[in-house]
Amino acid sequence: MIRFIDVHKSYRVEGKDVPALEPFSLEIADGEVFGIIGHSGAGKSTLVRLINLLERPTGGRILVGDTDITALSDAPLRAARQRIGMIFQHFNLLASQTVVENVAFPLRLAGDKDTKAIRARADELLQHVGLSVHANKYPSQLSGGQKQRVGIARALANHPSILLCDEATSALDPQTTASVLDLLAQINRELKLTIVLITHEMDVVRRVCDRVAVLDTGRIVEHGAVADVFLHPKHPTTRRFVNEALPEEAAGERLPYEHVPGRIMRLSFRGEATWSPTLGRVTRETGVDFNILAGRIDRIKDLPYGQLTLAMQGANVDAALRALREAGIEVEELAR
Ligand SMILES: Nc1ncnc2c1ncn2[C@@H]1O[C@H](COP(=O)(O)OP(=O)(O)OP(=O)(O)O)[C@@H](O)[C@H]1O
Repeated sequence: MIRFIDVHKSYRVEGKDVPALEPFSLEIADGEVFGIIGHSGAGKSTLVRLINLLERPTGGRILVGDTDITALSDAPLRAARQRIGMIFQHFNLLASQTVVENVAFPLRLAGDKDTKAIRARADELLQHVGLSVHANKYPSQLSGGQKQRVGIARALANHPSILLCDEATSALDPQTTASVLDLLAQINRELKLTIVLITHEMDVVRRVCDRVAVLDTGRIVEHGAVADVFLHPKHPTTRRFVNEALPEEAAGERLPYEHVPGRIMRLSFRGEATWSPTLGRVTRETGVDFNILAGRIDRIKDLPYGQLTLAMQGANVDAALRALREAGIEVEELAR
């Protein structure tokens, strides 16, 4: 568990304290993938850098497991940091060292002198991220996705329990982003480590995160399970992020409904409900007519979900809505 307790952070700029993070408390559970989403300057990097004390909080306490890392002296802090890996947007690899030397670097830094054991561990890590054949290349000879895989292998070298990802896919094309996110999800599953991931894209959150916090100018404006935040965003900033992740035609709210007859409803299906023909059954039984205005079926991490925007007409719309809710479908009225 990572716990932020009444933490806040200001930077000293030209003799003045400028707040970067307003006081907040937050818990990140062991083994979860936790997303932090926000626009540029919202405070995302500051927040994750507090976890390994690359930045010190101005106030409050940060517990990693049972240890208050803000109270540690240098030597135990160095040891605690070895259990926290980090990957970066621009990979931060050593250009003059080969791939395998880059991966071995943190092992040497940790004081390991057994060169054979170091090489064996680095080879094992490279195999894990699918880069064994590139072991003796230099970073400049790799693609962006391959460089990030080296970054991931290096971050895992000392068997961390936490992996911090600072915009790890922002410099990558969509296909490479998907493969790096798949690798992170696999690592999370297999090694059971906690991943804290910063991004400015809701789609990244949707694909890999279990929970998410939305940051807006230094404040956490919303946080919760990704399915809840994604399907029912409350804060305007969250809504904007969600809408950016949806294709134009599926972001129902943006369509003009003034001239569409009927009540405009948005139905959200999760899990098994996504595959059952409940809407057909309920409308048949209640005699309600509907017209589909927008819709999508997709996944939030491993959870299938569907969203439909409908215009519903007939005498029994309220009864139909009740029956839909009873069948586990979430129903929101967008316009009447
Ligand atoms: N070392 C620093 N000194 C002074 N101000 C800083 C420092 N680092 C960050 N800031 C300021 O703190 C605020 C939050 O910055 P931070 O880098 O955490 O945001 P971010 O959400 O990660 O942004 P980006 O997505 O652009 O990286 C910004 O206003 C930034 O200018």
